[in-house]
Amino acid sequence: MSELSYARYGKDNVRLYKVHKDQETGVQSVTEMTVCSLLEGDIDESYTAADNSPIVATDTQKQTVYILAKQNPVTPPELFASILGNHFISSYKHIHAAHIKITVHRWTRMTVEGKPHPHSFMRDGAETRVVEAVAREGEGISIRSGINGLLVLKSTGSAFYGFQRDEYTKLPETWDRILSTEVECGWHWKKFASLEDVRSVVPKFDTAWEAARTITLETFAKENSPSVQNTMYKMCDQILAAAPLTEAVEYSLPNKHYFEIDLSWHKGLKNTGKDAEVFAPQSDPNGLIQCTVTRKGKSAKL
Ligand SMILES: O=c1[nH]c(=O)c2[nH]c(=O)[nH]c2[nH]1
Repeated sequence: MSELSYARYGKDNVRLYKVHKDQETGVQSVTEMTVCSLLEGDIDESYTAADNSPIVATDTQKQTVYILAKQNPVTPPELFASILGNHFISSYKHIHAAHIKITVHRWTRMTVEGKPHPHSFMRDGAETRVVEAVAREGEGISIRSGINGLLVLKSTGSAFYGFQRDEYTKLPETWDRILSTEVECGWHWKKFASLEDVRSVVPKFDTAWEAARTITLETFAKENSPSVQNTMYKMCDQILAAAPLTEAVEYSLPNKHYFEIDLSWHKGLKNTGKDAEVFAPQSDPNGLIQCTVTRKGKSAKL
């Protein structure tokens, strides 16, 4: 009657904190992350025939995350995700692919009395660094890195005009608007042949993340944006140039609207056009603009 066409399973929301204590200086560094581990393989009987023998318990996957975090560096997250994925496919003959997702939360070192504090940190925003690695037997390791939840706003320096107008169009053209979005950005690395291949480029992961973040923020701030579409394309183009081992860059940007409020009904108060100062931030609906940009001549099969 029916057959299992796809299955994977594992542990989600494994929360992990690791501290590094520099014995000489007394300076401590911390990393906090949330890990999701999902395994694929010859596991069909566990679903179809109540045979639990192929199951690497989700609890075992969680314990493995803790043990490998103790035995290995957890940064950059691209390396730790690859170490985990490689462990699962090489430790269990019947597990053929491991999907590891890591979300790194911000703990930014505090500055106290003008100096970096040796062991105190603050959460300076909901932005996260994300990594999704897939280790597949015989096929190497694919990695997508990214930034999520980076909330930005500019109060001018953004326009939107020249778009299609027809009998459904109400939106006026504007040469000066507020632009705000919550950045979701990702970059796909060339396929890595092995864990050793990943290890050989380790410094490039932080460099690419820093470049993507700087390019996103500086392009957003400096550019006189003609549209979200064009601004995000320019960001992708620069990230591809800054990170030569990446093959594709993608953005997903909600357009978080701020509406003018006409207050002229109250004693003729001027609050529209060049007089607009008080706005109504909208939570929904929002525009949602997405794109993937690859190097010229390379197909976008991802
Ligand atoms: O940058 C924009 N792109 C759009 O596609 C769009 N549509 C819209 O109503 N406002 C905007 N802004």
